Amino acid sequence: MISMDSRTQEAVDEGERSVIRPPSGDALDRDASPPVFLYVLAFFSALGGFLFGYDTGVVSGAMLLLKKEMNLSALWQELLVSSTVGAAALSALGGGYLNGWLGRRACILLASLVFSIGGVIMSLAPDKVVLLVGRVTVGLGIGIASMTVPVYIAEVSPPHRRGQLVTINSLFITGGQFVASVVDGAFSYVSRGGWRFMLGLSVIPAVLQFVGFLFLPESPRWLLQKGRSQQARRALSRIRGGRSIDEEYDTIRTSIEEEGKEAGGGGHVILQIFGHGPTRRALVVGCGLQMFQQLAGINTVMYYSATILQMAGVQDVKQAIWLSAATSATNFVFTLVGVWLVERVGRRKLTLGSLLGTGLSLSVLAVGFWLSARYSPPATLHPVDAQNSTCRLYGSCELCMLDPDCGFCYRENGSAVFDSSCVPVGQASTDHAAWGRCSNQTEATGSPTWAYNYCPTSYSWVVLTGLLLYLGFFAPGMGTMPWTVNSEIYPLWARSTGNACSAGVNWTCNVLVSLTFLHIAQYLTYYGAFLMYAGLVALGLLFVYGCLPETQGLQLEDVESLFTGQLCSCGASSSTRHVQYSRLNGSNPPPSDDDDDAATETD
Ligand SMILES: O[C@H]1[C@H](O)[C@@H](O)[C@H](O)[C@@H](O)[C@H]1O
Repeated sequence: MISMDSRTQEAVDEGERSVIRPPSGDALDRDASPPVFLYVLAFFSALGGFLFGYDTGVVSGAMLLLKKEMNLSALWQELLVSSTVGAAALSALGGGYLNGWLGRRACILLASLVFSIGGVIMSLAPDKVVLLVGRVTVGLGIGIASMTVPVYIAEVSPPHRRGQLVTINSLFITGGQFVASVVDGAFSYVSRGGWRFMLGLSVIPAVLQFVGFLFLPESPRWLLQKGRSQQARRALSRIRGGRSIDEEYDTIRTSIEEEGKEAGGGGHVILQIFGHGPTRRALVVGCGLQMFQQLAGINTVMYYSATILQMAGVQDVKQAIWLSAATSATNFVFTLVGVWLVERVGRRKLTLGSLLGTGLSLSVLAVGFWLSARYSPPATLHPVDAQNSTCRLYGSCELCMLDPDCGFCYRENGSAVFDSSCVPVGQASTDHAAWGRCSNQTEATGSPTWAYNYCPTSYSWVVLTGLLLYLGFFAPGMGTMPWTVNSEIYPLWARSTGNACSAGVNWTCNVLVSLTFLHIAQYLTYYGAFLMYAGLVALGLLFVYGCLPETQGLQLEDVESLFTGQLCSCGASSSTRHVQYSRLNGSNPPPSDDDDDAATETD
């Protein structure tokens, strides 16, 4: 495999059409630490990721209070949770157009403005309809931020730090989810109006980002694409802290001019992407990664962590909320591992390792749930049910738990369960039964325990181990790399649209997985559902093994060359196929699917 240093060597093959692009001054300058300003830029941009994590995470705790205060039906609860994710899916798609038209900086400013407005609406909402408007508004902000921020950071970063800096955005996403769970825990004690603080606090980082971005520059690459070369030069020089930028500037400008000719097919960008082999293949890889991220079930694992913890014996609701903050903290800490690893092992190995571990942990989770179901305590009492509900028909806790209308009421002596029955859940709250021994829950010793959505089991340690392993493996690779890789695989002319599509796929699959989990669990049981996710992860592993090339260390303008070969041929050649590829200004052939031979591949 060729080293980066030999990239100055000129290709001697046919027609001299291909040359190895000389590295920019910056690329050569690998050991020089990037100017502090770059970190300031990454920080203010990644606040968008923080808001993404905060606003998607905070709602579960807020809902516990809201459903009591506003007397919300199950439909309204579902609407308030999924409307944000649905709006994010739509605005991520629309964000592609805005990004190309207005630029990255304007889109980030717009997203933070929308976040602030949404936060204010939610915290002041007099009723559920206004609350819904607020949730949709923040969803619109999340969609735009989720696709713009990684692109912006990638475009301002030097190649050898790009992976790390973009991955910081993912760190902020999981950081936002963690802070949200702590805020949820803290305000869960404020039973009246606590949700206003939970939902409204997001205004602070949103305003901070808005003000910060008023003083930060636009992406030089976008400026150059729009022909604003003077502004681009000034922005790049500011971002590079006054270091010499001539070489880097010329490299970017030349590539953009070339790209402009390449993409010149006319028509909508998405049609151009479909018509241009390398970019089409990049889009398949980008969307595939985002799809498999969600199909690996991260959001069900996060969402059901409270249930999993209850199975592990944590029966107090407040304690369960705090322990799910520990789950988010684990997700956050392991994302930090991803930030540390990305420039050390590269994107491809990190993603492959992560998927392998995620699949195994899902299998551990499935085994844990299977053992719990297999040895699920039987219902020994069958009280007379005036309402004639289906609950009394279930012979074990497992069957009882899978019916959302029923819960398990039991007494315990050590780990032995006795005097157990399956009874209907309360109408107003799932915290107690509709009638009978468990309808009036007290902490008094000897009073029966009410288990809704979980079963007492002595195999909870297997499930807990699976949960920790899952987060440990998922967070550094699959949690981060889909966003990072998408920010770097498209040529500039297709970058906004490519990221919009792949972010749209992410959000759509997010909605799909969250909405279907309970139904799947009902049909396949919990262990069947987790086994299914493990199967999907196995497919993801094959996809990544075959299709994801290594983008580490390459100039953004060189990444396109990795997609000139057949789609999904990465595994067949070297795992880190480095293709150095560039065309001499003005001498490149028209783009086609067959322009592989214009690439100079070196192993
Ligand atoms: O990368 C993020 C991260 O892994 C989050 O924890 C998850 O909730 C999001 O859906 C995902 O896109």
